[in-house]
Amino acid sequence: MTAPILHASALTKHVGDQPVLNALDWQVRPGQVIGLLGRNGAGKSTLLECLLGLRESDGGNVTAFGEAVADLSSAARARIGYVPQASDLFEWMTARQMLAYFAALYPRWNGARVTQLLARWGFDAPMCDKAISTLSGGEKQRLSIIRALAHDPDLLVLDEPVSALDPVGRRDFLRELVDDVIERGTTVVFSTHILSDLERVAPDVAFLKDGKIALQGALDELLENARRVSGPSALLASIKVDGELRRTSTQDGFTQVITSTAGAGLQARAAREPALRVEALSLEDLFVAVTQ
Ligand SMILES: Nc1ncnc2c1ncn2[C@@H]1O[C@H](COP(=O)(O)OP(=O)(O)OP(=O)(O)O)[C@@H](O)[C@H]1O
Repeated sequence: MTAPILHASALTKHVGDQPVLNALDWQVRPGQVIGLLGRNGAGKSTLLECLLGLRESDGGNVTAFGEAVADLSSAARARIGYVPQASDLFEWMTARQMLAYFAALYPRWNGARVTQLLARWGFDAPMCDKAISTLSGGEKQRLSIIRALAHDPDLLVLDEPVSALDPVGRRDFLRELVDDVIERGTTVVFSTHILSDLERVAPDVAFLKDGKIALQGALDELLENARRVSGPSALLASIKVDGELRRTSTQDGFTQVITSTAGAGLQARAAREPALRVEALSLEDLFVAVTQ
C-alpha cells in the first residue's frame, strides 16, 4: 500500500481547557479526495491546521509527505496548497502584487493557470490592481483559492472553501475542483457544511466527532449500506444490529437504530417481520446520526 500523504497518530489538542482533538488517528493517501464533516466547533479547522503544522499539537505525531509537520522542509511546503477559513491574504497589497510575491517564492508556479483562473473568476485588470482590503468576502475567497492552486500543489487542503461564494462562484469552483484539480490526481481534503457539494466531488467522507474520526469511508458505500431500522422496542431489543451508530427509543415503546452497515441478515429479517422497517439514509441523515 502506498505511504500516506498525511498521517496523524494519537493527535491531541486542547484549546484552553477544552479538549478538541482526542488521540485522533487519521491517514490520507495519495489521490484521495476527502470531505471532512463535523458540527460547528467539532474541531475541523483545528485538525486541518494541526495536520499542516500551522498549529502546535499537545501530543501525538503528524507527518506530511513522510516529514514531521513541526519541521516541514520548504520542498514539502511547496507541495501543499491551503485555503484557510479566514482570509490570510496580504490585505495591503493588490491581487497582482500578492500573486507576484508568491510566484517568486514557489519553485513551481503555473502562471498560465493563474492568468486563466483570474480571467474566469472575474479578476479583470482594475480588480487585480485594487487593494485586497477593498475586495468583497467572496472575491477574497476566490483569490485565496487561486493562490492555493497556483503552484500546482500535490496536496490541497481547503477549510470551508465556498462559504463566501455565491451559487455561480460555487459552481465555478466545484467545476475547477472536479475537472482539473482532482483530474490531475491531486490529494484533496476539504471541510464543508454544504452536503450537496460534497456529494458532487468527494468520493470519501470522514466525520469528526468528540475529537476523533468517528466514521470514514467511500461516500457511495456508506450511503449504500447505512440504514434506519425502526420498530417496536421489544422486537429491536432482540435483534443484533451490526455497525450500530445511534439508538433512540420513545416512551411509547418505539425504537430507531441507525447503522452504517446493514447486512443481508437484517434485510431478510425485515422481510419476515412486518413491524420492522429498514430504510435507506441520505447523507444529511447520516451526518445527524454520526455527529449528534
Ligand atoms: N483561538 C481560539 N480561541 C478559543 N477557542 C478556540 C479558538 N480556536 C478554536 N477554538 C475552539 O475550539 C473548538 C474547535 O474549533 P474549530 O474552529 O476547530 O471548529 P470547526 O469544526 O472548524 O467549527 P466550524 O464548523 O464552526 O468552522 C471550538 O469549540 C472553538 O470555540
